[in-house]
Amino acid sequence: MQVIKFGGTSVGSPEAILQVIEIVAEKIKQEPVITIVSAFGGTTDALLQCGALAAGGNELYKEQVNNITNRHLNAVKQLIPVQQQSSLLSAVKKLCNEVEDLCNGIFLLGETTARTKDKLVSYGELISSQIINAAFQARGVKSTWWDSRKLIRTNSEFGNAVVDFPKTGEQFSAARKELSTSLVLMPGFVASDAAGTTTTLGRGGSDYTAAIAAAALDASKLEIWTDVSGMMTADPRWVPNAKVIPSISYQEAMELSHFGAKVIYPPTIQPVMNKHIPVWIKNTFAPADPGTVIELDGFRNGNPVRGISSINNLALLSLEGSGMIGVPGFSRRLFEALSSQQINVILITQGSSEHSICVGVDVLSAEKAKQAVDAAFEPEITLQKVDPLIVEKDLSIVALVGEQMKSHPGISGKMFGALGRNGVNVRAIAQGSSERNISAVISTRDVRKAINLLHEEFFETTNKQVNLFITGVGNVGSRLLQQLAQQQQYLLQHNKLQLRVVGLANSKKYVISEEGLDLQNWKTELENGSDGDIASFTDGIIQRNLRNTVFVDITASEIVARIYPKLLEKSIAVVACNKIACSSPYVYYRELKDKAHAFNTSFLFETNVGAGLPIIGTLNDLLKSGDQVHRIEAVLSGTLNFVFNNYDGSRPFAEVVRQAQDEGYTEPDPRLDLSGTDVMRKIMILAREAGETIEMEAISNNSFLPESCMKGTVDDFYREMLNQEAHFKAIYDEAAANGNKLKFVASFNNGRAAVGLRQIAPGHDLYHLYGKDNIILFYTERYPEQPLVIKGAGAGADVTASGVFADILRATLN
Ligand SMILES: NC(=O)C1=CN([C@@H]2O[C@H](COP(=O)(O)OP(=O)(O)OC[C@H]3O[C@@H](n4cnc5c(N)ncnc54)[C@H](O)[C@@H]3O)[C@@H](O)[C@H]2O)C=CC1
Ligand SMILES: N[C@@H](CC=O)C(=O)O
Repeated sequence: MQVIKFGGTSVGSPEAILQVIEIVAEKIKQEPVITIVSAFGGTTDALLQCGALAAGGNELYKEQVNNITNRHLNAVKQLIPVQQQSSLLSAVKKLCNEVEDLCNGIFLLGETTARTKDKLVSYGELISSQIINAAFQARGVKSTWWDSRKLIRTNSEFGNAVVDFPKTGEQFSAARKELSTSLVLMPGFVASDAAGTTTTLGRGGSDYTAAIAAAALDASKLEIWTDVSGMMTADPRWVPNAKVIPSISYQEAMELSHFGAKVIYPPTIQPVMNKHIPVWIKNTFAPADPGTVIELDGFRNGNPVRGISSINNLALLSLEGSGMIGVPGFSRRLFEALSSQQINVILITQGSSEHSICVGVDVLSAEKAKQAVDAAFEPEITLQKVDPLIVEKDLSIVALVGEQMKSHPGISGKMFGALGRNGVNVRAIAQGSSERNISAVISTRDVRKAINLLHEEFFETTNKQVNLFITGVGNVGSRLLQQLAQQQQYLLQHNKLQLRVVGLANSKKYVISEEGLDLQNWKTELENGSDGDIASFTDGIIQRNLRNTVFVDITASEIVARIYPKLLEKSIAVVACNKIACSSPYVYYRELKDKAHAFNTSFLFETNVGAGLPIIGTLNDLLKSGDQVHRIEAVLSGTLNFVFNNYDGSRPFAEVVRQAQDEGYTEPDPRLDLSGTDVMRKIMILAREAGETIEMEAISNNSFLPESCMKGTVDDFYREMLNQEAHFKAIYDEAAANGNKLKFVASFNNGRAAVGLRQIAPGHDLYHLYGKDNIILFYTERYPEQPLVIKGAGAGADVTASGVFADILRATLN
């Protein structure tokens, strides 16, 4: 014999009921079936509303009763052939009249009791089960209707009655002896006390009815048919990647269902667990889906975490005080105060210092709890031995559940690491010695982010979602978007990385789409975006509070560079090819690095020096492995190298500079390159990375650019360079006459940095440096004579974009 239960949505319409009939008809070919049904979806609430309206003296209850009656009569008309309808129609009408009589009584009294409410709501299941029973019979399936009130005995705690299992067992055995059909229909949720008065088993109680029946009849299995395809690794409304759990233990299912996985009513597990009866969760609307089996020892798939769950609307109550240390009885008094007000404690934590006890309760009970606890500890509060109860709201619990977690060290480390890296502050932690559940109390605004993060962390088959906010879509920025678009699919397939551009901004507009922007169409999306500056964009980023967020600065803007601390403080990684932040006064550079460290996130700027060349990373690797930098010699300007490689006096110097700008090597303002400022910034950043507290003013610059070129606008700059052609030609001719090449060289030696134009003779390490290439020579403790050399294209949109891309990937691996 097997027991099958169908919930409210599974019997929510005549079409759904036909599906139920089809499923059960197949089952009874194998073995007898006890079918338990809920009320038609929404009926229990509608009945309660009738009672509430009537008790409040509102005659609208009559209309509501009418609606309920019509819904059920219509179901009869659709499910039963006309010639067989009349007796069922009158039976249903009679039950609906009883509902109306009951409501009339409530209306006259102007009040309702728990007992009356139980009677009222019981009609939902009583009527639905009789209609479905008749629908089977109308299709030639012989069936018996069992009245659950005559089988399940409870005490008289109306609304949430406690089952008398021995008596219930006896009543089921007696009914079984008389059973002559292979199908039984039973209403879920309802029962009766010793006096025969109707009771109910609590909301969701139809699951419980089914479990009680399965246990009483020693069923081979229990199936709970609902509108989802099983218990899932996380709530699919929050986590689109959530997966059905094929097999789970009773204990794990209880933990998960307690924590909001509403697929099964928690008390359901106990009776079947005691008898080792497997429970299947199946989907009425997708019967072929395998579903979840809950059994003694859930199948082990190697993942110690079975699911992730959450509880919202939590308040944290903290009782603190020096008077509590070492004094027995404080916790007893705290819990007595809470229980005297029927306040359910959801979570408890106490540090070994015994200086505070912290409990989590439903937020609706928080004020009541405060009054009760403050009253209970009034003497100690007056003597300042204990503080008045601290109540914090807007909190939630996220929990990892898994039977196998106990034999796996490192799970909580992984859990809290993932939360910490994403700026999710953990307010309290609870883990029982069973290690089946690790709970963290966090702010409710972080719940969605936290559940998704944990899901990515523990269900490795899912992809890691990375959310990019990019500001600056010029030369380099637009190339980065192209590279991202090209690579998205590859990263998803090969690295399980779902890299999405969620926000884009230029200096006037921004667009944010949580679903990710269409990278083939980003220009239009940005044009149609909102008006706003970097401040609005940043607010939008922080407010979205998405997991694995990376902010990418591809501007040359000081205002943007000033925004980083605000983002880092939210554990949002910052990737910058904008050099302004790192070449600002040292304190700001330091602040950013420290903030990134303190908030467990990344601040990466590899492209600040040498564009896509791995210069800063290599320097850091040298230092981390214990090497020391003695000297750096480098050509760090792609623009200047290009200009001096291409200028020979045959065409104006200004024209060659223009070409460098057109080819995308210069800064947005090319005067920064020509004046040597860009190179000063770069050598300073390297010196700082090497541990030097150095400022721009300390760097000497042997500039070749006449001061007159730096006056006025960029157009004036180009004009003045034409005027100064003879100056540039003279510099070139002198070097050529010596057989040398011109290179703008940066050096760092003994704590001093300098930049300037030098003639480089053939045979020198810097001589063979073509196009827009950069070269860098690190002389270190381990590379004292033959330097470590990095050489290659040091400017250009493509190489810079790819350096930014690499930093983004590094930030996601943090
Ligand atoms: N071109 C290269 O080879 C390299 C460039 N870089 C750096 O890359 C950055 C960008 O360079 P390009 O793309 O060539 O410049 P660009 O001028 O082509 O693009 C910069 C973009 O930033 C936008 N922008 C300016 N202020 C803004 C603000 N407040 N908010 C939002 N957007 C703003 C501008 O509208 C423009 O679209 C610069 O900081 C540069 O130093 C770094 C390494 C190499
Ligand atoms: N303008 C810069 C670009 C890279 O930082 C250069 O020319 O090197």
